[in-house]
Amino acid sequence: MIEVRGLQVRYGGRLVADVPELDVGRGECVAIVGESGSGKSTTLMSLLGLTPDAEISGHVRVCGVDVLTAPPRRLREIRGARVALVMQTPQAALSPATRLGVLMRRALKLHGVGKVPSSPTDGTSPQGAVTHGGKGRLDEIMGEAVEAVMLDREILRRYPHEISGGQAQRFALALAIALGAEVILADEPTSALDVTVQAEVVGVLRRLRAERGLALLLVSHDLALVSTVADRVLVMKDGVVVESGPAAKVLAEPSHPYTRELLEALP
Ligand SMILES: Nc1ncnc2c1ncn2[C@@H]1O[C@H](COP(=O)(O)OP(=O)(O)OP(=O)(O)O)[C@@H](O)[C@H]1O
Repeated sequence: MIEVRGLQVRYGGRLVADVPELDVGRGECVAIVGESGSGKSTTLMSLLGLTPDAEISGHVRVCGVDVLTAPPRRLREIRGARVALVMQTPQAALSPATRLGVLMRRALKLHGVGKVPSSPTDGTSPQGAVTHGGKGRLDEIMGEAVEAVMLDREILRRYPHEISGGQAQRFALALAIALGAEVILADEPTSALDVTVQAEVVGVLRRLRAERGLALLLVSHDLALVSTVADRVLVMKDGVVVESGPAAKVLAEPSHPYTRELLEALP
């Protein structure tokens, strides 16, 4: 689902991310760890072509799209629908005066979710046209998505300020599922949450990988989180990948002094 080779991202000539190789397959979770400024977010954003001011080179393929060479139309096909971006504080992106169900329905309609081919024999629309599958169909998709992230359907009637940070993060994941995401790019998804709520979100991420085969690329400075969800880990420092490998091995037997430093800093 994600294939990166020789990615280099520069701002004003300064190399801020140098990633020789990064692969995430269906049902896998890979984590990028490192301190602030190490190039984690830049790497993540470059997978969606969202580093407009950067000079960027290498090969980046996401859901079959060559991100660095694809025309804007091809990028729009994967952004938001097939590849979902989950940020640290999703509440900030939710319109405060709109109920969550209305927000979700709008997003689904915008991406054409719930449309079904109209019958070629009903005489009312040309063959091959599509029509919305109706309110019932969208309700079903929305209800199923919120339940998949362990939320009650009732949450769709609430306003953004009426939900907690952990619920907001799970709602963001539900939106990704309803849109049919195959890849989730998550940038510090639990950093703004307290410990018990973090565990809920982590539980949901694990379920989504296992039950729906989602590919997950996680950016985090939280090694405890990484050890519970990631198969493989890349450790970045000053834009460079200093160590990578299976998460269990890297975290148990770090070979680079910087990884050891990160582990020693754990509470
Ligand atoms: N638009 C930009 N223009 C210039 N420099 C940038 C831009 N975006 C990021 N950088 C620089 O690139 C480097 C890497 O930043 P990045 O945000 O990728 O690090 P990070 O590891 O994700 O850190 P954090 O956890 O704080 O987000 C930093 O030195 C940052 O200042």
